[in-house]
Amino acid sequence: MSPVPAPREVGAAAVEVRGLHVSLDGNPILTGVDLTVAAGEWVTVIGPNGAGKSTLLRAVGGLLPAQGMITLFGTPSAALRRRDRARVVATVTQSPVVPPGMPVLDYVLLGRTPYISPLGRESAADVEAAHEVLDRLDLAGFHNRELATLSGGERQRVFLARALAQGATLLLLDEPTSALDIGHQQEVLELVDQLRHAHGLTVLATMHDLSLAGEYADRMVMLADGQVVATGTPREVLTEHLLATHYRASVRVVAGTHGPLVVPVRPRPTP
Ligand SMILES: Nc1ncnc2c1ncn2[C@@H]1O[C@H](COP(=O)(O)OP(=O)(O)OP(=O)(O)O)[C@@H](O)[C@H]1O
Repeated sequence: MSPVPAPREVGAAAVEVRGLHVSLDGNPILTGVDLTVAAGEWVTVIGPNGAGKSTLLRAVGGLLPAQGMITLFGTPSAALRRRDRARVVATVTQSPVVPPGMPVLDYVLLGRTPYISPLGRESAADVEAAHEVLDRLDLAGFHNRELATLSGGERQRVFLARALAQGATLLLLDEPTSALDIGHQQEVLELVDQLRHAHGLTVLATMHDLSLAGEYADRMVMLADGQVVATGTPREVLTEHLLATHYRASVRVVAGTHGPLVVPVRPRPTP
């Protein structure tokens, strides 16, 4: 797999969002969101259900109309043609469409579409790239299996494989570990982190597992009701006060190896 260099301005942030507004079906979902992700950085967006995390990722990935400024590596997102955008940004949404009857290898090869001419077929190098990423995600034996027959966790790793096969410099990962057991959660996040360092990838993710999120993110952004309410290092964002205020959660935050660990505790009964 050989990530394609993004059409970047020297020193430009990977993602720059200013004054982002998104309305869906006439309802304001994101209002005035600002966000910067430096090239090579891992930023995780957290927030309670319905805060607008997926909407933010979809807007950054050019998957829905938005007002405001979004630039990717210094280029206004709106100016990127679909094919060019796909060489820069790979998105794993929460519930990707599973084409009926499609084998795993063919699905992962869809990630190579931006490199194949409209009437052409995938090359041997494309197939090799797809196999390589399947190997790395512990999916080598699955290439002929019909995608729809895989377990939820196996399928989730295939979705990630397709995004990695795309060779984009910016990965947008919406809940990449939600269907995975604890071992595969770590395996997938470790792989993403290794690829980030080896190939200079930038990661913008959403995650509900706050401890795991804090272990991998350089910075976190907390969204609530469609607005940014906190941004900073995991230590600055994962505080008992912020989690009580915006999640209405009763937690203890303790120091972990790489980031704070968030432990839910039962609220004390009121006397
Ligand atoms: N097509 C739509 N039309 C109207 N409202 C929508 C539409 N899609 C999403 N929403 C609403 O936008 C809000 C934000 O949704 P979004 O999926 O971005 O939240 P989220 O923070 O990712 O939530 P979760 O943690 O539950 O995945 C929710 O209230 C949701 O119901």
